[in-house]
Amino acid sequence: MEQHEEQYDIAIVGAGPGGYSTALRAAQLGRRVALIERDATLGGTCLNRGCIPSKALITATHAIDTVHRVSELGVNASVDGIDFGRLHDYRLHIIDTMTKGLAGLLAHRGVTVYRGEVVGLSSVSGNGSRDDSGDGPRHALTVNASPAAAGGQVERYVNAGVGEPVGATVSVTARDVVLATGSRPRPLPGVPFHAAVIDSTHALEINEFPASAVIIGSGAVALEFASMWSSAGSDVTLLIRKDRVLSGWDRRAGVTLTRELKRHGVTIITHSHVTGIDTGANLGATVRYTRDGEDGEKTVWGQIALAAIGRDPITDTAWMRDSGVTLDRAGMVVTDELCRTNLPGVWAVGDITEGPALAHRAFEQGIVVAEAIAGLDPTPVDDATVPQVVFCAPEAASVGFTLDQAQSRDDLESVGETVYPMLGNARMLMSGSAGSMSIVSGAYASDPDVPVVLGVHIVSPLASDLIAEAEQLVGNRVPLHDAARLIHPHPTFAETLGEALLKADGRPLHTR
Ligand SMILES: Cc1cc2nc3c(=O)[nH]c(=O)nc-3n(C[C@H](O)[C@H](O)[C@H](O)COP(=O)(O)OP(=O)(O)OC[C@H]3O[C@@H](n4cnc5c(N)ncnc54)[C@H](O)[C@@H]3O)c2cc1C
Ligand SMILES: NC(=O)c1ccc[n+]([C@@H]2O[C@H](COP(=O)([O-])OP(=O)(O)OC[C@H]3O[C@@H](n4cnc5c(N)ncnc54)[C@H](O)[C@@H]3O)[C@@H](O)[C@H]2O)c1
Repeated sequence: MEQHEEQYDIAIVGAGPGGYSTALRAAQLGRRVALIERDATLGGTCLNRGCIPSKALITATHAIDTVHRVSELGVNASVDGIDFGRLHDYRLHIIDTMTKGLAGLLAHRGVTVYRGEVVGLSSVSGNGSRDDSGDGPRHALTVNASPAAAGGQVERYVNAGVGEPVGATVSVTARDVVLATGSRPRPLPGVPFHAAVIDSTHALEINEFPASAVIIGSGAVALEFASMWSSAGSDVTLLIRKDRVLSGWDRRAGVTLTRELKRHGVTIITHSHVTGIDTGANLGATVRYTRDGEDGEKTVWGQIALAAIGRDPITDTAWMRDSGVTLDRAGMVVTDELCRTNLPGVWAVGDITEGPALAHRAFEQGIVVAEAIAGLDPTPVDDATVPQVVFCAPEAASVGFTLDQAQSRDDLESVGETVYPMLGNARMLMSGSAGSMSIVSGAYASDPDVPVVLGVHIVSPLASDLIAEAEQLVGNRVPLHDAARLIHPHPTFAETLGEALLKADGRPLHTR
């Protein structure tokens, strides 16, 4: 029998970055919030099988890179091996600390967490009809015990870590519902994940780094694993469809990173198209592919093959379909700029919405939704100014328009690109890494006399941190002249942006 739970102002499906940020902000604004998650721990893909575990492993392999080059600096050290047991414990410790910290914060804010799986969403009103009037609940979520839950009960957590069984099925009602069900790895067409053909979740959990790997794709997942495994000594082959990695990014960044990954020991097969993968128990993966302009099928073998060709939204469920929420052809929930769906009082955030599938974008969408529900007037997320980072070695980071994008827009004038030679910077020189930086500038037609920074594209160590300053400039449309006036501490990697801004403003200092 279905148990009726308390009524909430807001009920959220999924406790990844989109769902939990909505919950945190809504609770801060005084709303009664229920956050429903089927996994045993909170944090979604990001904390459990995405951003955080991948960066924990990358932290280890960055250390290997550092040891490998210290002899150049007169320091004698060597990598004697990797203790995978300890590395495994380190990754789990980081995940555990972050997920428990999140549970504690949610409890502190007064968010009620349900561990269970949402299997139904229906619209209700006081008299049971579909109605958008009044202050009462407009929606009911049916929550079943998570398939893996001990005791077959939905658990309610008011205090972090202390769950109370509340029935095999419960109904949670709320005036507003936020869908934040996230995404899952996309398999190669006709090649399901099986045996040695793995996805990123599996790749993070394997006991030891593979001796050899074939990675298919040239986005963030492919490049982070290629860089990580190659630093640890794996023989990595990257199969990419275009002439360079990150082909949707600024051209110079993609070309520079392709060159640097090759220098790092990654074999990159460009213009290639996977036609199939042959696997067998313990036999690894033979990846078959063709190359543009070349005859016949070729093969490359790896102990594993990692398919990293994107992710699919988790919206292909009967309950989501039956709810009447509109999906596009790719299965993304269709929303307006404030993340409202076609159903009154139903919102969607994160990877199930069209746009960059990134944790920090989902955080901001969650804040916007919570504030909109609270009757504030939040500024919608501008996808064009969401920074993107790939944590390979060296890192790549980008915000705003590429040159091509800016040149194709009617609302921009005097668009130009400034390229800064990164090795003019002392810290870059000391890092032993090459890199690139380009700034795209131009003026909005509405203010043609004031050039602003429209985009910044970086490949360098610490690019993930440098991009935050660039985002402030691009997102706030800071006039180029004002941006170039501000000083940067010396000697830092951040000076590369300062120098590039001076050059873009027509007065280069340490460069021609
Ligand atoms: C390997 C990897 C590395 C990444 N690294 C980065 C990075 O460095 N930086 C970055 O910004 N992004 C990174 N990402 C992307 C980032 O993880 C996602 O963009 C982010 O997690 C999306 O948040 P979300 O809330 O939309 O969904 P998710 O984090 O996927 O969370 C959705 C949650 O909903 C739950 N759920 C689904 N259906 C139901 C249901 N019916 N009932 C109850 N619960 C349900 C799921 O269990 C899940 O916990 C990475 C992704 C991967 C795979
Ligand atoms: N550092 C980060 O922020 C980070 C790290 C990892 C993942 N993520 C996010 O997770 C999501 C998934 O990452 P991803 O790298 O799998 O996806 P992605 O969309 O970033 O890249 C997919 C890549 O696969 C290629 N591709 C697509 N279909 C293909 C096919 N049939 N054969 C060969 N190549 C094909 C595409 O050209 C693209 O280069 C992305 O949204 C990404 O932004 C972010």
